[in-house]
Amino acid sequence: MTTYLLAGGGTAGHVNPLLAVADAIRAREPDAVMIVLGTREGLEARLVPERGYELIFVPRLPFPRRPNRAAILFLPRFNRAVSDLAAVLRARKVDVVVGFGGYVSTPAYLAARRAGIPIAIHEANFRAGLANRLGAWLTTRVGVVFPGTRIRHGRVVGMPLRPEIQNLDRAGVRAEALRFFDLDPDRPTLLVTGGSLGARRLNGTAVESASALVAAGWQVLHITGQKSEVSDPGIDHYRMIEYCDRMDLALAGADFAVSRAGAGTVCELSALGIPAVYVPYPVGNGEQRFNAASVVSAGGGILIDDAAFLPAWVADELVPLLRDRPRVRAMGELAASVGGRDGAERMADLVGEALGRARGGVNPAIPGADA
Ligand SMILES: CC(=O)N[C@H]1[C@@H](OP(=O)(O)OP(=O)(O)OC[C@H]2O[C@@H](n3ccc(=O)[nH]c3=O)[C@H](O)[C@@H]2O)O[C@H](CO)[C@@H](O)[C@@H]1O
Repeated sequence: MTTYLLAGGGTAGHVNPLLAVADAIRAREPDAVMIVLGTREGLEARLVPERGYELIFVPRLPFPRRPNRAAILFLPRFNRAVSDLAAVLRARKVDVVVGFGGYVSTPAYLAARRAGIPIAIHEANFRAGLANRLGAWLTTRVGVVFPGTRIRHGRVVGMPLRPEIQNLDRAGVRAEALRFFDLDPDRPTLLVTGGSLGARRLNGTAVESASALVAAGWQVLHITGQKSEVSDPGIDHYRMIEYCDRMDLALAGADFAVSRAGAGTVCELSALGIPAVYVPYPVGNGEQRFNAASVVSAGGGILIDDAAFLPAWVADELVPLLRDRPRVRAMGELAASVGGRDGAERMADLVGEALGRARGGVNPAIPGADA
């Protein structure tokens, strides 16, 4: 019996690949003990127990950015978190730590190192985050999604997709999925999603463009994100929801998407052959746009800046595109050509390698990917 500790959390984009890998390992080893490490504040606090996995917490300890009281207290607190965690790893006889990046992962990597436990890492974003770049000094098992991601030992395993998305038969369940959302199975459907957090620009422009989209013969499933301030236009063929717990059904119903470029959403849309307009989140160092780069250059998506995603753009560019059904279908095929569905299995193989089991199904290291 093997005990796995999976560390990751924050937004759904960070939790879902972790759940997908946990599901893939559990399918192979029904008696595996699975412990998830997260924070109380992240979405994992709801999503992990719902999936039936044990969740334990570390305090949320972001790296200090300014010299203040919190910065002085950071090191002792962080050290304490690492020691406590190393003790948990020993007490629970954890065999391997699998980290997905973010605040939670750094103490997990260091505690694993202290307790002499092997580590495997998954990096979902094109631009690798700090926690994983640090962690990659402590292991050679580093799975990435995008060829070209620069991180030590990175090799492409793809995005772990939850089983209900990995095995989704879109055509088979499309009608039922649209009825689930109270939508018309006979209309083409535009999915609008700002990722797990929502996106103000997408919400505003989608609502203002509602009539034009419906007049083009489409219907809209608009996921606004929680606490969004946008109000429902209240017209026929336009359905607004805050957060969608059945993303598999939303994706089954979608013929086109307007989306942020979070790594998870980009990979789910591509894997299922859903073409999209990607509007990357405009802050940070613009890393979201890199997540969409491969599907966009394959012709399966269009990239547009947040500031340019306005109702006039929808009227002049998106509506004519949506009216051109053969073009929409062709874009879907091009999206599917870059999207893989076996990321969870390939990452589970990599975790197996970290445990010293036989290698299989994983690409060799990407030449030149070492930072
Ligand atoms: C602002 C921010 O920090 N964004 C990051 C965050 O995005 P975010 O959390 O939005 O993540 P992604 O786009 O990667 O994934 C969203 C996930 O949530 C699911 N979903 C979404 C909406 C919903 O109503 N229901 C639902 O289940 C989607 O199916 C998908 O699995 O993590 C991503 C993965 O590290 C990063 O690439 C993003 O840059």
